[in-house]
Amino acid sequence: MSIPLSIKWNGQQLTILDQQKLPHLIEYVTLETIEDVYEAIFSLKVRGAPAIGITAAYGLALGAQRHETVSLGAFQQYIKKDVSYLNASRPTAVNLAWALNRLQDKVSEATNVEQAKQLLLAEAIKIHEEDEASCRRIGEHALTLLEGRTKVMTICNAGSIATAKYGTALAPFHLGSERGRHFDVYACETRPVYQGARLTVWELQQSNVDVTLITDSMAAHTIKAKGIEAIIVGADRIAANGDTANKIGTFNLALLAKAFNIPFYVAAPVSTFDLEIEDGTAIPIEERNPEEITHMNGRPIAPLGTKVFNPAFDVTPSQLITAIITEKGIITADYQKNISRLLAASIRKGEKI
Ligand SMILES: CSC[C@H]1O[C@H](OP(=O)(O)O)[C@H](O)[C@@H]1O
Repeated sequence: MSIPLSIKWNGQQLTILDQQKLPHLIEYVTLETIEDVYEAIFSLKVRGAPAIGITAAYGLALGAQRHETVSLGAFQQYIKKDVSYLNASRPTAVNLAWALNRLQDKVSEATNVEQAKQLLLAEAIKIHEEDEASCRRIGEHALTLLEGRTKVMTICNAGSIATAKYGTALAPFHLGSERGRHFDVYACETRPVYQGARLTVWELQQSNVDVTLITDSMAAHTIKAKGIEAIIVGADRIAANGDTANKIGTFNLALLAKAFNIPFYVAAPVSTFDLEIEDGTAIPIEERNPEEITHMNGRPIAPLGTKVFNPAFDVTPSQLITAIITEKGIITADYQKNISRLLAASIRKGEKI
């Protein structure tokens, strides 16, 4: 049994697991430049909100190494430009902007360029390490909520390879397997990029977790026929009122959970909260290449020139969410009040959020 990792920093080099090649090829690629990092995020070689943030942080630190100026002011301008560049790689996961802003803030603590470069890398490593600890805590909290429930459905891949380790929605299954706790996980294939079929099935099999693959359209029938007891998903951005953006198809599952009266859990680190926005209507929804839908393995499956709508995410209203599981605890409605209360308590303790 081994919990797969998608991001490795060996002190000099950043390597990522090329998630576009999974499950048939396990290939790590080295990202040497900020451009390499941008392309890896844009093309989903690395994907998953926390993993995108961690990789972008290393990308900013790598890019900074190449800025040859002794002027701190000029360096800060270079970093500002690099932050905008990396932020443009994908719009929905707030973890990307959160990580880049955290590094940019560190630069203002430096008194010279060399120190600034060291601070950037040190902060990227900290974000990487913190995320692994956060995901483990999310898994612990999720295990308490799933007590007595075995059959659980999920969508996309909110797993170890979407984070530093363990994952968010999949964290309880990895931890459960380590402890001999049996789960029967039903993974939606997650068209059009198939993160469920290609990534979640593969990842859970590495941990000897019992996983069954279904098509997205089978969700309602499976909940009924198999007696699904809970649904747990990841998140890309959570608004101040708890409205949650996640992979397209998540909203469908939340509606089904309501209809079948089973709990619908969102699992995410607090770096996924975006208190700048009141509700889900302000969350930018990435629209991707139409050929993700019209083609399969490069061959057209729809008439050429077919009109396509390809949103990569949807927004689940907080009213449909039973609880949001974070590393700092479990949040239930009233989300507006309880999210700000939880974050305020963390800030009082001097924790980075
Ligand atoms: C813990 S991963 C969060 C989130 O990111 C995934 O999207 P993508 O595969 O497009 O990066 C999916 O929405 C996961 O739930």
